[in-house]
Order: sequence, then C-alpha cells, then structure tokens
Amino acid sequence: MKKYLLADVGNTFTKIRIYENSEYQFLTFPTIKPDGNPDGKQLQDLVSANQIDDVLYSTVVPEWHRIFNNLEVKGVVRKVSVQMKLPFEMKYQTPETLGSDRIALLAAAAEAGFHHHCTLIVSAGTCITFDILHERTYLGGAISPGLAMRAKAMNHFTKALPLVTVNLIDIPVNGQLFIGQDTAQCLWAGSVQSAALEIDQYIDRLKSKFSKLKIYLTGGDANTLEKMIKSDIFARPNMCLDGLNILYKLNA
Ligand SMILES: Nc1ncnc2c1ncn2[C@@H]1O[C@H](COP(=O)(O)OP(=O)(O)OP(=O)(O)O)[C@@H](O)[C@H]1O
Ligand SMILES: CC(C)(CO)[C@@H](O)C(=O)NCCC(=O)O
Repeated sequence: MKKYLLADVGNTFTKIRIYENSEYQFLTFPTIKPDGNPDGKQLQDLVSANQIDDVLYSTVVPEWHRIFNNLEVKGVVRKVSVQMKLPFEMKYQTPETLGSDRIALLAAAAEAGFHHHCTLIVSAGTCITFDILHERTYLGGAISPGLAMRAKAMNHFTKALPLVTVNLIDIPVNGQLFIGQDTAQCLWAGSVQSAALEIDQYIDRLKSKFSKLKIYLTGGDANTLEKMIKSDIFARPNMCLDGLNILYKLNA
C-alpha cells in the first residue's frame, strides 16, 4: 500500500493529510511564515520523515508550485488541475483559472452521487466560495470576501474603524437578528452576521430554482457560520481534503 500526502494550500492555512492503509494523520500550519515566505523546508521534512510515496496538492497560492515541484518523494508529485480525470463535468468558462480547491470540493460533492438534483458547496475560508453542481455538471457560483477579510477591509479602508478579530468577539447567537450596540459589535454584525445572511439568501434564491438542493458548508469559518445559518446544511470540515483523496484515487 502506498503512503501518500494530500495538501490543501489555502491563502491562510495549509491543511495536510498523510494516508497509510486508509488511515490518515492531519496537520495544519499557516501558509506563509511570519517572514512572508512559504515554509518549503517544513514540507520537505514532513515528506522525508514519513517516507511519502506520492503527493497530490491543491494550491491557491502560486509560490507553492515551486516548492511542490522541488519536493523529493519516492513516487510522484501531482497538482490538481482540470486536465485530471474529474467526477463531474465542467461548464466554467475559464476552467484554467478555477481555483484547485474548488475543483477538489466539487469532487467531494460529486462522490455523494447525483440523486439530489442540485448541490451547493459553501466554503468559508479566506474568501467564501459558492459552487453549484447541477446533477453532474458544474455550473459555477460566486466568490465573496471571507469573515476576516471583511473585518480587515473595513479597518484598512477607513480612518476610524478598528480591527476586530471576528472569532474572538463572543456574541450569543439565538436565531434573532443581532443589533450591534457599539463599534466592535457593529463590525462583527457586518462581518459575521452579514455573511450568514448572505449565505441564507443565496440558498433561498437557489432553492427557488432547484427545489431538491443539498448544501455543504466547509472552511475555517464553517463552525462560526453554522450556528447562524437558518437553512439545513451538512457541515463538512476539510471537505477539500476529502475531494483530494477522491481525485488521488481516481487518477492513480
Ligand atoms: N488563528 C487564525 N488566524 C487567521 N484566521 C483564522 C484563525 N482562526 C480562524 N481563522 C479564520 O479562518 C479563515 C481561514 O479559513 P481556511 O483555513 O478555510 O482558509 P484557507 O483555506 O486558508 O482559505 P482559502 O482556501 O479561501 O484561500 C480566516 O479567514 C479566518 O476568518
Ligand atoms: C477563490 C479562492 C481564493 C478560494 O480559496 C480560490 O479558489 C482562488 O484563488 N480561485 C481562483 C479564481 C476562480 O476560482 O475562478
């Protein structure tokens, strides 16, 4: 049995699974070190220490291609691309610019089969992506600012707004509309609550078009948003890595 490493390099965090005999260990680290560089040595050390045969990676941070290209492994290093065998059909007008994380998410969703008519994947990471699979065809979706990015943008583009750390503000979520009563609360409401409202509204509109809709929620901010989204969703942490595993096996 081969030992293989799957890597999902996001703009904020890199998530890794090392598979051996269908079991895996999980690791995560910041994508860019505090000195502003990707940590290629850490990855090579991990690959060497674990005697990895193959690597399949997705990166949305182009510098990481060089690091993966230089990795020394016993087998092969592959990147996710639209040239691979995919378990869905592509209708995106620019498949060459489609994020490889979105390709992996779609592969994970496609694995569940197509009896749901329509599947929506909401990935709440650095950006929030919406991806729609209609039966086995990928239709496209949306890219919207992530929670931390919303808060950072308001701080960056104004003179008076402070930076709020969205995950550190403890607002009780009880299904009611939260009305911010000070600056920090208003910034939280505009970053976190507004993103949840956006997701709910996106789902409502999609449901009016496709009634049999299955919805997945994933990404670093999925836990925060899950409590606030009214629609029925399947929370699926690390769905991108699930999709990488499907693509690895499909292209073995
Ligand atoms: N300690 C932390 N530092 C930075 N962001 C954090 C932290 N804890 C949680 N987050 C949240 O997690 C989000 C990143 O989630 P995730 O790891 O899914 O992103 P990513 O995969 O790197 O992004 P993408 O795939 O969209 O490029 C951030 O936008 C932020 O809101
Ligand atoms: C949207 C992000 C940043 C989400 O991680 C990533 O998928 C990406 O860089 N995509 C490229 C553009 C596209 O998917 O069309």
